[in-house]
Amino acid sequence: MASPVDNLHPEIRGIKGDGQQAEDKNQHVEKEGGLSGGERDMAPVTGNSIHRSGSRPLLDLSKAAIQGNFEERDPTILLPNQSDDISHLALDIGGSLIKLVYFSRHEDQSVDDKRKRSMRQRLGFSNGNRRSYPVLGGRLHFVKFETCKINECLDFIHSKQLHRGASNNLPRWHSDGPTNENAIIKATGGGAYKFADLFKERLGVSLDKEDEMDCLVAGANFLLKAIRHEAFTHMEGKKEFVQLDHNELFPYLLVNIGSGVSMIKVDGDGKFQRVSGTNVGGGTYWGLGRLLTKCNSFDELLELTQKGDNSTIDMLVGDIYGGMDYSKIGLSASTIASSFGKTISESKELEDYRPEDISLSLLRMISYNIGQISYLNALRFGLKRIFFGGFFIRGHAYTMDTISFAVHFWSKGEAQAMFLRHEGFLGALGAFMSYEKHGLDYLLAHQLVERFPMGAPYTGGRVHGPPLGDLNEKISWMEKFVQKGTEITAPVPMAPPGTTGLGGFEVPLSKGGTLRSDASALNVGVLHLIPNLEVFPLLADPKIYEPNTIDLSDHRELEYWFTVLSDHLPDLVDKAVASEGGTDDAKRRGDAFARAFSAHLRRLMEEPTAYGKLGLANLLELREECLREFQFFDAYRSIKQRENEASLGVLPDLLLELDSMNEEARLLTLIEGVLAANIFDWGSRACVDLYHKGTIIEIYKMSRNKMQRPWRVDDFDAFRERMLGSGDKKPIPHKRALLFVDNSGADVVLGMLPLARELLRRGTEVVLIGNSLPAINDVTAMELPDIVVEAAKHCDILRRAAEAGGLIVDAMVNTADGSKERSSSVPLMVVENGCGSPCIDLRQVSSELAAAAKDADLVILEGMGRALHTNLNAQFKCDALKLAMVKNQRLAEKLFNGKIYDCVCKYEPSH
Ligand SMILES: CC(C)(COP(=O)(O)O)[C@@H](O)C(=O)NCCC(=O)O
Ligand SMILES: [Mn+2]
Repeated sequence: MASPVDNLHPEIRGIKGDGQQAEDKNQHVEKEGGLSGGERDMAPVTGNSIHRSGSRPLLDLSKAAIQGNFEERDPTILLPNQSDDISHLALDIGGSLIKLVYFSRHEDQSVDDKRKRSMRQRLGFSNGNRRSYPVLGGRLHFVKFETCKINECLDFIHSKQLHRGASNNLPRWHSDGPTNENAIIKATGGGAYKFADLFKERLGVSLDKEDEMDCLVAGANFLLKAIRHEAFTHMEGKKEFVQLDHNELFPYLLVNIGSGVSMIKVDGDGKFQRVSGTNVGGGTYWGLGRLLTKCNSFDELLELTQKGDNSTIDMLVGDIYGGMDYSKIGLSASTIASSFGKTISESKELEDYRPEDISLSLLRMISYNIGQISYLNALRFGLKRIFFGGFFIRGHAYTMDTISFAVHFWSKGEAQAMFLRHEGFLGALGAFMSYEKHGLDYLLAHQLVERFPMGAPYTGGRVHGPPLGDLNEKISWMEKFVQKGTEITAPVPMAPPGTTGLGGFEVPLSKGGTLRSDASALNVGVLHLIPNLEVFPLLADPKIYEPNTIDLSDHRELEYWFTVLSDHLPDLVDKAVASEGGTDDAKRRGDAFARAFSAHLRRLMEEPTAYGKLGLANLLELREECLREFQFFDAYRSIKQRENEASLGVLPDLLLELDSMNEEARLLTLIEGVLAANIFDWGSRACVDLYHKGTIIEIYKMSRNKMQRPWRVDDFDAFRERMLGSGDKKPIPHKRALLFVDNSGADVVLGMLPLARELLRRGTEVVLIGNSLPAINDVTAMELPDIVVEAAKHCDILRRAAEAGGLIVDAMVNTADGSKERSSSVPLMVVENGCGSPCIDLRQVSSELAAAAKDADLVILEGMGRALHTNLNAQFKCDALKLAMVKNQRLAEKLFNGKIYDCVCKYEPSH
């Protein structure tokens, strides 16, 4: 059917052009016999192309209007009659688990204030580089239920109203109206057929069945392209995330291990071929295992392996060679020569063998076999990368190690076995992707942020009851556990590292009682889709950029930071509760926050890679996110206000003092001032102890008096030369400087603002970059304009620049043609950075900041979080100055062989 949407540019339509669709037709060829993988894989696949079902919702373009400036290149088009209805629920209903992927609309809470509007005009962008349509901000949730508890799943869908208005054009997020008669939910897996009537009966929705193989591939492609720490290797108990180059992703082999196994050669989006399979898969393990061990569930069987010793069952190379390796062909004594082979030479009965050993032998036999066949197929097509997914794997260390060993051994290290964090959700995600209007396929890694809320029952995808909906439920859940004296362990699994031993075939080293998990749990969080995040354009090479300086894969380092953060917790809770008026409700939330954050810490201590690659920045951000989850939005608000006021009180004297100096002395005093004032950091234990010893101004003065060069890292001379030149040579001032400011109070008022003033005085435009959300006592972009306005009362340079930058809007005079009369001064602007953490990952900054960066030739990063924990080693395309006081003894030792309160002034000119 022709529709107005067909005339739109594909980007605006948010759907693929027809040519693209034709190209995307799936090549779906059954080449080999045998039973295939996936829970529905038992039936052979036909050789025909399979088309996605064509339920394409149309855009309602009536009353469409361009928002804002008509002359912009990519203006925002408002579609007032178009609902925000990204189709928002998809299911994969398998034999044992139901996987749900659903989207929740993220209300845009950002304030469109005067600052933002004037900044957009000044920086020449409306919505950043954000596409007008189709991607909306929101969250992608991953939830699962046991299929035998399908009623819980239906209740959950109903309670969240996820089925309402599916595939119609009604706004669904707040809908209280009746369920749409024609509502359709995309679903894959055998249960999409089996339970279709139940869904119709209970929820009034039809299930639109999507091909399982299509879904697996679409899900895998999306994850591999869009999620940074999705794929990992697992060898000898060690998990390592793999950075994939999107341009070199294809072709790869996708091995889906369900009841049977499918091997799919993936050549692109929607381009794949099922090249092989094996009937020896998860069903075989579970079926044989059940018969041989009398276990009642798959997870029980898997759990047995934890205490198993396969050498009592398997014939090892050493058994044949009298304990020796067969080194000539590269086989160690512990390599399995024949699975279950030892049992033939012993006159024992089944009862004489331990179920634990049987389960482990079986698991290794099947995993090894799959690994080997996979490699042979990869070899057939010259593929180097093999991704394994499917319900059989379940993040289980033995399974992954065994598969990896087989691939590594037979390929002599040429091919790589990789696993996916969301492996259990490939099908559901693929079904979700098959709604053709969400535009998710266009999202890139930097527009996705994964968070791990403490929605306990579904954190990590663990199945134990319906996920918790609201805050109150969450708090009650925590309280319940405390009453019962049960420790809340953040709910995800994993055997401890190093359990499988060399080559995956030794007796497990750890005999830990249980497989610390329901073995089917998955380490997945909630995926926040934030379309207006961008990679910071001044990064020298985003591909090699690594924000974290400290590597937390060193366990001692991890332990240290965990202890620090745990020690901080009581004080933080006090501050948070006080910031909310100290009410009973605040205390209850405070308690719950502490428990939730401790649970996360314990979980990560147990398995540091549980939430993806872990750096210190992630831990510090997790703490802020956890506070927000329990509705503490600005724990240090009053402290920040108090310190701002006190510092603004002494600013005039400082400015007078500075103005009495010559250029050179002034520049040094300014840098000293920034370093000295960076001591006001409520995130540092040592500093907080200091604050009891004097007033803000006393501490500031003491800190300034102690500033003695050379600093621990001291590139001041090089910076001075760039700024002031040497001899008669006067350098060209920087055009625009980006100042990543840190803390409120003295830090920004007495440190960074005077430095900004100096740059302005020299004709450099200044952009102050503050956090989008509060983090400890960091100053936010929202708070900065008021601080600047107050400071400007004492300083003409700041006032004129603030006026020119639109920060003092009322002072600007409207001229006859409606445009603002600008003062001749260079502007001072304020921009938000897109994050709410004491650190910053420059791969994900606000589009506002990315736009401001375009004309910048100087970046100044201030503070431990932004210049030391992250970005100390970051390289920029322009000049960069990193300024910080090291307020932690261990960090000072580790990074600079120094001591607490050392200062860092690292200047790196552009190359
Ligand atoms: C949280 C912080 C990164 C903030 O430092 P800032 O960026 O404000 O200089 C820092 O205070 C920190 O690393 N604190 C934890 C360690 C400690 O208490 O020493
Ligand atoms: Mn800070």
